Amino acid sequence: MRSSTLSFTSGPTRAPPQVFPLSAAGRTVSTVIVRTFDVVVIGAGPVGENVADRAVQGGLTCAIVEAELVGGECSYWACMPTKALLRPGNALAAARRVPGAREAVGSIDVPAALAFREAAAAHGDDSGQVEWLEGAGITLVRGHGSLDGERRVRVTRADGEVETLEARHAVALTTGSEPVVPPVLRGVEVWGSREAVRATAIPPRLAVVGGGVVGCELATAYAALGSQVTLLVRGDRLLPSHEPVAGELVADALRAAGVDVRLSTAVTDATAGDDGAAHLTLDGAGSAGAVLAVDRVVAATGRRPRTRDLGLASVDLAQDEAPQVDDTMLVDGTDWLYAVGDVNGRALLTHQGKYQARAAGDAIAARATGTPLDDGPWGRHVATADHAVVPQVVFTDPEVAAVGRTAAQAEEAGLPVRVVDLDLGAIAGATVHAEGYTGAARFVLDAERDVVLGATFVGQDVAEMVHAATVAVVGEVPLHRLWHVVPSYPTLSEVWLRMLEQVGRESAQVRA
Ligand SMILES: Cc1cc2nc3c(=O)[nH]c(=O)nc-3n(C[C@H](O)[C@H](O)[C@H](O)COP(=O)(O)OP(=O)(O)OC[C@H]3O[C@@H](n4cnc5c(N)ncnc54)[C@H](O)[C@@H]3O)c2cc1C
Ligand SMILES: NC(=O)c1ccc[n+]([C@@H]2O[C@H](COP(=O)([O-])OP(=O)(O)OC[C@H]3O[C@@H](n4cnc5c(N)ncnc54)[C@H](O)[C@@H]3O)[C@@H](O)[C@H]2O)c1
Repeated sequence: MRSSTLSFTSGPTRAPPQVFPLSAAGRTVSTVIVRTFDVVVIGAGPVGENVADRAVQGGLTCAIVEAELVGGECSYWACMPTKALLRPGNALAAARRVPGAREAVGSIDVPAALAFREAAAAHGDDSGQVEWLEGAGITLVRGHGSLDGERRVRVTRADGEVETLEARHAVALTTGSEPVVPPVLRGVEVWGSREAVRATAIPPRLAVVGGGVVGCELATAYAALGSQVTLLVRGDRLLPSHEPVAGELVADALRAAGVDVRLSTAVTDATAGDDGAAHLTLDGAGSAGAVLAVDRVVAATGRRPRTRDLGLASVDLAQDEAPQVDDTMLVDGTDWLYAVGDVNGRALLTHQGKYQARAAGDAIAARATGTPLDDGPWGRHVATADHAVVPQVVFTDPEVAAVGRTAAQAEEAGLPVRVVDLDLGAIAGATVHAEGYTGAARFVLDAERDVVLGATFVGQDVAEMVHAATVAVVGEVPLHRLWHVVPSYPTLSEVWLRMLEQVGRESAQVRA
C-alpha cells in the first residue's frame, strides 16, 4: 500500500474539500488528506460542540472530530437516557404521595418506560445533532482523532482512511471520560454505565457496586423497574461528596423502596456460577465472607479521563492522566492545546463542561484575533465557578440539589462557617406537595461576610431549587438583601425565609 498526501486549506467559505481515493496499478491505496482549520476539536459531545460553536461565532473556522455519535455520552448513554429511565418511577412515587392521585395510579409499565428512555436517547440517531453542527458552520469529520505533534490531528476513519487536520490556532481535547471497572469484578460480566442505562431487559437480581451519583441513580431506577437491587458501598455513606444528610435520606428511601443498601461493604471476589449468575463474595459489616448471587453486576465505581490513544505522548504529555489546565482550559506548558469538559477532570457534569467550553471557545477566538483576554476571576474567558460553585442535581427519589461548598469543604478552606439545617417537610408548601413529605435543607454561610457559600436541598422535586441558590452563591448576595428576595407562598422556596429567620436580621452588613 502506498499513500499520497493531498493538501487543502479551508477558506473563508468553509467548503469541505473533496476526498480523492487514489488508485495505482488498479489497486485502491490509502489516501492522506491534509486540511487546515483555525481550530480542531476532538470529540463532539456537548462540550466539544460548544467549544466549536464559540470558536465559529468568534470568526474562526473549525473542524470537529467524532468517533461515535455527535452529542456524546450525555445524549445517548448518560444524562438524557438516565433521567428518562428514572422519571416514570419518580413520577409514580410522587403520585402515590398525593391522596386522590394515589388511588388513580397503577404500576409501572416497563416496556413503555424503556421506550421513553430510547426516545430520550434519540434512538441512538445523531442526525439531529449533525444538522445542528452544519447549521452552526462547523465541519464534522467522522473518525478517531489523535494528536500527531503540535497543532496536528490525525483522524482514522472507520474505513481505515487517514486524514490529517492542521490547526492554525488551537486544538481542543473534549473526549470525555469512561467508567473504571475494579479488577475484582473482572471474573464476571459487568455492565458499565452505558450498558445499564440502555439495557433492553430488567435483570431480576441486580448488584450495583458504588454509592456515588451513578450508583444511587441506577439503584433508584432499577428498583422502580422491578429489579431486586443490592447496592454495595465501600464507604460508610452514599453520595460522599455531598452533605451527609443527602446520603442518609437517599439510603432511607432506597431501603423503603426495597433496595438492600449495604454500607462499608467491599466485593473481594467475583465468579461466574454454573447457574449463569454472578457470585460476589463480600467483606464488611455483617456480611464478611457472604456470597451474593445476582443476574447482573453494574460497576458504578467512578470514571477516568478518555485520554488513551489520544497521542498525548506526541506532545510530551502523560498518556493516562487528565491534562492540567488553567482557567481558560489551556493545557499547562502549551499555547495552543485546550482540554475541556470531563477529560480535564475538573467537574464531570454536562452543564459545567459546557460552561468551560464557552470560556475556552471565546478564549481561543480572542487569542487568535489578538483581542485582550478577560481572564481575571469571573471574567468572560475563565471558568471561575468550577472552583467552588458547581451545581448538581442527583435525580434519585428524594432528589438532591446542591451547589457550592459543603460545610466540611468550607471549613477545610478555612472559612468562618455558620451552618443552618432545616426540615424541608415542615415548609407549608411541602405539606401540600406530598403527604408526609420528607426532606432537608442545609445552608452553609460565611459568618463574617454574611453570604451563602453553599446550599443543599434533599426532597421530592427540589431539582429546580438549585438555580436560585447558584445565583445567591455566585452573586455573593448579602443576607440583608436576601430578605428582599421574597419566596412565593406556598412553595418549597420558603425554606430560604426560614433560614433568614433563623440567622436573624442583624447581619454585619445591616449594622455597618
Ligand atoms: C450514567 C451517567 C449519567 C449522567 N447524568 C448526568 C446528568 O444528569 N447531568 C449532568 O450534568 N451530567 C451527567 N453525567 C455526566 C455527563 O455525562 C458528562 O459530564 C458529559 O457527558 C461530559 O461531556 P463531554 O463532552 O466532556 O464528554 P462526552 O459526552 O463523553 O463526549 C465526548 C465525545 O468525544 C468522542 N471521542 C472520544 N475520544 C475520541 C477520539 N479520540 N476521537 C474522536 N472522538 C472521540 C466520544 O465518542 C464522545 O462523543 C452523567 C454521566 C453518567 C455516566
Ligand atoms: N445527575 C448527575 O449530575 C450525574 C449523574 C451521574 C453521573 N454524574 C457524574 O458522573 C461522574 C461519575 O459518577 P460515578 O458515580 O461513577 O462516580 P463517583 O466518583 O461519584 O462515585 C463512585 C463511587 O464508587 C466508589 N468506588 C470506587 N472504586 C470502588 C471499588 N473498587 N469498590 C467499591 N466502590 C468503589 C467510590 O468510593 C465512590 O463513592 C460523577 O462525577 C458525577 O458527577 C452526574
